[in-house]
Amino acid sequence: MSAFPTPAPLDLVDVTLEYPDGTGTTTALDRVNLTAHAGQLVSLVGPSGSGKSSLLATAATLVRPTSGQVLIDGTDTTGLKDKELTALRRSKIGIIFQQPNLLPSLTAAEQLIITDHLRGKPARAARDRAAGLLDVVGLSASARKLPHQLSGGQRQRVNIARALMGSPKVLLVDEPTAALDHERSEAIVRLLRQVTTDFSVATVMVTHDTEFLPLTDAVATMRDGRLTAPVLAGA
Ligand SMILES: Nc1ncnc2c1ncn2[C@@H]1O[C@H](COP(=O)(O)OP(=O)(O)OP(=O)(O)O)[C@@H](O)[C@H]1O
Repeated sequence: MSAFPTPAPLDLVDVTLEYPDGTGTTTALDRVNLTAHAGQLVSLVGPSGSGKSSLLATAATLVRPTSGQVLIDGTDTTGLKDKELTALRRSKIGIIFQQPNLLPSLTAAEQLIITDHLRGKPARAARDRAAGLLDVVGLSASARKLPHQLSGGQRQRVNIARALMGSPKVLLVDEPTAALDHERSEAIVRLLRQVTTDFSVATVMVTHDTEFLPLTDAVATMRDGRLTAPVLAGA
């Protein structure tokens, strides 16, 4: 019996993704199976072009697979309309890209508050939640700073806090440390480790930083669109 509660926040079942490619197709994902449980941080590694970004985009429901199923918190997304997918994504999935993509004219706190505004949540609750999350990522003192007044690591922390605003079940993270030095990279992976546990999210993180893999629970490797079963980190 599994020690994890069901349903898993993220479950990819036999997912295949083909892109049209001139006369034929490129198979970016080839019958991929991946389950990520609440509180679990799974890292995804593999050479360039092996399908890591395709996997994240499919898990994020931004791209529909050619075949197979993407289940988010037990909901099979296969038959959902675009509007339903958008609603599901807003309520269940947090996405963290390599570059924080913060809005230049908004303070750190406002970057978070605006996402709740888009969800139609009350402003007061949004302000409180934003303050709490900025505290979690160690940025309380920088709540009023604009993106250009923050360091790269601090901007990535705002990005992480923003992704948590909607209380997601799933966090999808694409190379969060690509633009950071060693020390800041380690701090960001440790923070992702902490929020994955504390907020009980299922996190999948694409990374090239093999030295930080032991901080994660499991490592899955992509090769030519195929995914190996996740193995315990450090095993
Ligand atoms: N929009 C697209 N149209 C056509 N082919 C694509 C598209 N996106 C990705 N591919 C192809 O799908 C395969 C997987 O690409 P993907 O970007 O997922 O790999 P990756 O492992 O994320 O690479 P990297 O580490 O370089 O970011 C590659 O062969 C790529 O050329």
